[in-house]
Amino acid sequence: MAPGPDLNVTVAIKSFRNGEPIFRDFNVAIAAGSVTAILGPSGIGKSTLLRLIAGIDPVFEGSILIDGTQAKLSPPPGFVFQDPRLLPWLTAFDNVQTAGQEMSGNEARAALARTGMIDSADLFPHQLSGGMQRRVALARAMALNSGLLLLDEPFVSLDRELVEEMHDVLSTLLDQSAPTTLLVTHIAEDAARLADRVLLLAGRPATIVADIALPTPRRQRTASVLENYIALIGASAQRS
Ligand SMILES: Nc1ncnc2c1ncn2[C@@H]1O[C@H](COP(=O)(O)OP(=O)(O)OP(=O)(O)O)[C@@H](O)[C@H]1O
Repeated sequence: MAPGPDLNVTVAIKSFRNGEPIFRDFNVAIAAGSVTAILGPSGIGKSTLLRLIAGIDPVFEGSILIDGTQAKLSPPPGFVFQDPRLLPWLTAFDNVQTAGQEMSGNEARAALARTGMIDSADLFPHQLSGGMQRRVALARAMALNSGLLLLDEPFVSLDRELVEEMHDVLSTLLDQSAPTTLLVTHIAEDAARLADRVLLLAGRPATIVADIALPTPRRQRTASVLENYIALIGASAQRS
């Protein structure tokens, strides 16, 4: 995956079916190559924000700029959804390769190798465990190589051991390739392990009520650093 672009998000207004706006005058700048966790209560608009950035939902007033270029003119971001969304009739390899129109077999294989899934390239989704399916979904997102990675609760419904395994896989990928990453999660520990910035959303319309820097490099986060980060995020969430 190419090193990430910077991202400028301006949502003048976003609402659904003339309802109360989910976002109004919402602005955020995301640094190139950074990992930003987005936390906030259920229904606040976290997934909506990712969908606006990805262009999956184009119905809003505002602009999404990727390295200064309108998102719709930029390569599509890698997107990992809450469920792996693999096509059941395709192998792991084909699920990755068909994600990009011009993706070569070598690129697809390299992406599978980086998430530890190369030995399962010829298996179909029903032959893969939940954790393996997530790894293929991550490989597919990384293989798109746009430098922008959007992760919407990518660890939901995985047991703790698998979540830790995914944290390790993702940490390595983030350190190797430095994609600009937005990670939507409701778990402070995911943010403490992976992110270097945490945005807490609250209210309707949603606003950023806390913008927290997590400066220690991922690989140097000891148990006590993680504990402090989790406490910091928790305290900010309680104040908001
Ligand atoms: N397609 C849609 N049509 C109508 N309302 C929607 C649609 N998608 C989302 N909403 C509403 O927009 C609000 C924000 O939803 P969103 O899924 O972005 O929240 P979230 O913060 O990601 O929640 P969760 O943590 O539960 O996934 C919610 O009130 C939701 O009901």
